[in-house]
Amino acid sequence: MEIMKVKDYDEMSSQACSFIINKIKQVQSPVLGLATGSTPEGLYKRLIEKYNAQEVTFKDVLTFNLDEYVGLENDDPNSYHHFMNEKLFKHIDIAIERVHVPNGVAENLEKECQDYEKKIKDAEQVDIQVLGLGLNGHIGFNEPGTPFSSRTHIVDLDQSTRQANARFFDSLDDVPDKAITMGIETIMESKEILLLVSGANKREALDRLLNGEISEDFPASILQKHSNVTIIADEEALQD
Ligand SMILES: N[C@@H]1[C@@H](O)[C@H](O)[C@@H](COP(=O)(O)O)O[C@@H]1O
Repeated sequence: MEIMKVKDYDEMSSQACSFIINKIKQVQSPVLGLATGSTPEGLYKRLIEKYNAQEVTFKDVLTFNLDEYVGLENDDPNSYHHFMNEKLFKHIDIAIERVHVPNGVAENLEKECQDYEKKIKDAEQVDIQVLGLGLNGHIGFNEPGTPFSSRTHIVDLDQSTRQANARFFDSLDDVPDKAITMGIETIMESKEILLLVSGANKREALDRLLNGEISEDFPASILQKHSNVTIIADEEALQD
């Protein structure tokens, strides 16, 4: 794992932006795995700036998002569909048929998971997967205890995850208790992983990821086994 220590959230976001833009320029039809949450927002903001400055085009890019809440319509302000449209997609030149976010209101959720896997397989491989880090070590919405062999599936969200994400909702009761997420094996099949970590509240989780044992009790620990991971972490998140 390559660890890049940066000063703060802003520097993390601009380093991540350069990283992604380099990848887009290197690869002919780049496949990006994207994440939601507060962590990658700065990255998306900078990508939009670079697009506006005509330094990058997204017309050949294909994207797959990690996860989506079950039961939220695509236009619900708290759905990850809405998040991605507002924070990135609607501001850049990516064709809507080239972006993929799991459908949390599909009639048949099991089939949606299988179809999502198939779409990723048809794209061959994710070139670079952006990840954030959950306080309990979740990646995507793979909560502690999720088998490392998991593929895209439906999860019951931990109470702690619902609490952590309640800040986006009117109340804790409004936070869905289920989600669709790419599985851990699905994530591990990406050619390259870019993990972004910022803030003192993530320090313990990052320390466990880097120095703890590899265990399904802490899903992000599996990243120790991936051959091409870059972690961009700020000073507050990364202990000396
Ligand atoms: N499902 C998302 C994850 O993809 C995200 O990486 C993580 C951290 O979120 P944040 O970046 O807001 O701290 O939790 C959320 O629940």
